[in-house]
Amino acid sequence: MVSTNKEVILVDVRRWAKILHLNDNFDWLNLLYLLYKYPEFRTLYYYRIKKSNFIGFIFMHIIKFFYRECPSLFLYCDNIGSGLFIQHGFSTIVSAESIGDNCWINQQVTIGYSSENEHPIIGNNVTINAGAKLIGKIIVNDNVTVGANAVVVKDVPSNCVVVGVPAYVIKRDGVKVKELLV
Ligand SMILES: CC(=O)SCCNC(=O)CCNC(=O)[C@H](O)C(C)(C)COP(=O)(O)OP(=O)(O)OC[C@H]1O[C@@H](n2cnc3c(N)ncnc32)[C@H](O)[C@@H]1OP(=O)(O)O
Repeated sequence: MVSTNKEVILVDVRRWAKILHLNDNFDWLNLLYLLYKYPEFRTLYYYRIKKSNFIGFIFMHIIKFFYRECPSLFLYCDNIGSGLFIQHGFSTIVSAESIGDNCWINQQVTIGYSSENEHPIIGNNVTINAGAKLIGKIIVNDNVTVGANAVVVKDVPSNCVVVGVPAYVIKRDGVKVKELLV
């Protein structure tokens, strides 16, 4: 758990660097490289900066002019934990109540509401694969993997892999199962 925005950004940079096999001795260089090369990282970085202070807010608008955000990636969530990795962030909208640390989100993912105040809560170390939809007032607990194109409309217990429409559990604690979500 990290507290300041600067620490959160550092965790983001280190996680992205690890996943993308960058040299992890150079945080500053990695930050600049990620900002230059990955629009998904830019969107996340601007999200962090916007939440810091007024100067950060102005700074964000200036650099945003030169280095654009990922055009169809939307982070509408007040509380996103550190170390979020976004792979191919096109057509992805994240409208969760909160997201824990070290999550992973792929392209064409929708995390959204079923009615105005009913948004998902996502735990730590949750991976949401391509095309998955997580809808409504559900809790996706820690260490869950949501399979490509799954539609999740019920709570998911921790340490599970879920797939399908509607989603069901295919692995729990690494063991193959076939269980409905309740
Ligand atoms: C450009 C790019 O490439 S971006 C990256 C795109 N890739 C992704 O998003 C990866 C998505 N990965 C998945 O969906 C994976 O299948 C996972 C993570 C959900 C599951 O992986 P594993 O735990 O290895 O499961 P495994 O392959 O053993 O499959 C277990 C069972 O679930 C089924 N299954 C696996 N994934 C899915 C899925 N997304 N939807 C429906 N069924 C699925 C399998 O057919 C298998 O069924 P069976 O037991 O009847 O044979």
